Amino acid sequence: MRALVIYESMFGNTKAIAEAIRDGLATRAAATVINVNQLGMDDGREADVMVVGGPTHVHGMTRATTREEAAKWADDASKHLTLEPEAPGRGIRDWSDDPLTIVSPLFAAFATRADMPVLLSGNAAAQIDRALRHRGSRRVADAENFLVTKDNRLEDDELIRARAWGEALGAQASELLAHADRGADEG
Ligand SMILES: Cc1cc2nc3c(=O)[nH]c(=O)nc-3n(C[C@H](O)[C@H](O)[C@H](O)COP(=O)(O)O)c2cc1C
Repeated sequence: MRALVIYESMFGNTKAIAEAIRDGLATRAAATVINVNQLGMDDGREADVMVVGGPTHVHGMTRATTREEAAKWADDASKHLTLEPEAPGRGIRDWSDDPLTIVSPLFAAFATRADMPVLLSGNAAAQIDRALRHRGSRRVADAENFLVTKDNRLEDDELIRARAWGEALGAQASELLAHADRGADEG
């Protein structure tokens, strides 16, 4: 099984989560992680499962305007934030809207968001989930959120949770693929 984790990240938190998910998946699959801005046209072609995530901005997936706002936050020395070198460019919304985007047969979605009730924070993970289902991919597991503090740092133990989530995803995806293979053999 081949798994590809695709992420966007302004300040590095979603990147760290994506890498921890990759580590968990790697216990079950050949797993790689890549920023959405580094993804080549053919990179997704071989993947059995894509795990796709980004930060929550203004209650949903990022847009060019919110990414510009994030860059301004990083320019403000008092916030102690560093803009990811790979941040400039497109986001997951642009990637999933692109008709040329290749999606794998299976997927799972995740996001990072502020540690507050979801009614207040919004839910980019649910939007990513919906976008991939609309592209015809099958969901392996419910969309998951990983939390940051009001200062945009990951809450304690979120990396551990992300790794465990990746491992569980790997197990679930393997089972679905084995089931599909058995079905094909029997048919
Ligand atoms: C312009 C902007 C808007 C944001 N809006 C929200 C929001 O509506 N809800 C929320 O939970 N977090 C919001 N956040 C916080 C981000 O979710 C947080 O910065 C992100 O998860 C950090 O991930 P990153 O380091 O990968 O960019 C916003 C951040 C920025 C920069």
